[in-house]
Amino acid sequence: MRIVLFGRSGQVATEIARQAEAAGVKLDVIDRAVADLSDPASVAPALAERIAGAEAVINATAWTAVDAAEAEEETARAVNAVAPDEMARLCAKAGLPFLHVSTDYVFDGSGETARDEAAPTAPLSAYGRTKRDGEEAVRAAGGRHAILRTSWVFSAHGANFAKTMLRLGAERARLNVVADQIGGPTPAADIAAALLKMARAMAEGAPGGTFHFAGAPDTSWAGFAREIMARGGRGCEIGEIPTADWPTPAPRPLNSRLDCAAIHAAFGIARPDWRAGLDAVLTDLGETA
Ligand SMILES: NC(=O)C1=CN([C@@H]2O[C@H](COP(=O)(O)OP(=O)(O)OC[C@H]3O[C@@H](n4cnc5c(N)ncnc54)[C@H](OP(=O)(O)O)[C@@H]3O)[C@@H](O)[C@H]2O)C=CC1
Ligand SMILES: Cc1cn([C@H]2C[C@H](O)[C@@H](COP(=O)(O)OP(=O)(O)O[C@H]3O[C@@H](C)C(=O)[C@@H](O)[C@H]3O)O2)c(=O)[nH]c1=O
Repeated sequence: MRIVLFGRSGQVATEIARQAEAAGVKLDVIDRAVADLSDPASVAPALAERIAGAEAVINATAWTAVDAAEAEEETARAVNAVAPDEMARLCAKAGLPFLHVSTDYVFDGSGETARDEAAPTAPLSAYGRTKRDGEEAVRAAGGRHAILRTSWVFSAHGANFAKTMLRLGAERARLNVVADQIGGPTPAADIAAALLKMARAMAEGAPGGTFHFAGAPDTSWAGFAREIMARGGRGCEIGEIPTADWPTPAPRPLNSRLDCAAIHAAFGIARPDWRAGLDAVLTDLGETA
């Protein structure tokens, strides 16, 4: 099957490209050089050239700089909400399934239980607001769509918490990391596999919707950091601190637990163990896992 993919060098986009051939998928990639999504008007001409013969469109792009979005919310909104709105409308018009990725940061993080897809959104940050707006635009476009909400993505590519920890862990004997934000670290490779499976199923007629997908088991950033240090062979000790001791421009949700039952019921996709994903990333980076 042929899929149009927005995004080339991001974590999820890179993993989709790595897996496409083995999944029997021919990709037609629209990268920043073809369509700079800070100008959402660039979406229509790029998609028009590639939509004939495609069976699904996946959007793996986003403004993901959470703190920087506080000062640049309008540009973040263009990329995270207005451009996906354009994509979703064009897909609806063409009758193509549109798969879009979203985040735990659409929630306010209150409570201590896992949220399901029906839980109300209440983002705390500019990034979260723009991602929430993107979700709502995709639903409002009225076409067949899937919104995959995931969390704490890591891979061997681009910038992510795991790579930051490996770098700092090689330089420092001790690091303080927040221990009161809880969520599921998610390997980008597993998100890519989920999206490709969902795209195929939807191209064959499966219904879409909004789905949660996060790695298991839930942990804190400190717990994740400790596992990164151990598996990555870093002797760095992790001190546990509360969020209040790590001030950032954008507030983060404390409870990012996602209930992932619906995606399992609809597509047979189970939560991956992020510790196995971490070993694979270490191997990818040329480190011993
Ligand atoms: N990272 C995370 O922890 C999480 C991510 N998500 C969601 O998962 C999805 C994928 O994220 P991830 O792979 O980590 O993202 P990355 O930050 O690794 O990559 C972002 C991608 O978006 C592209 N992009 C950003 N701005 C523009 C622009 N103006 N025009 C064109 N392309 C642009 C980038 O292109 P370029 O390489 O040219 O900059 C890159 O391909 C996103 O929807 C994100 O919101 C959800 C939860 C957690
Ligand atoms: C580097 C570092 C971070 N932290 C804290 C800050 C923050 O609360 C937490 C995670 O830090 P980061 O800034 O790397 O993570 P952040 O950019 O907030 O990650 C988020 O990205 C977006 C795109 C998402 O959609 C989310 O799911 C989530 O993955 O760890 C420490 O406590 N100590 C440290 O040494």
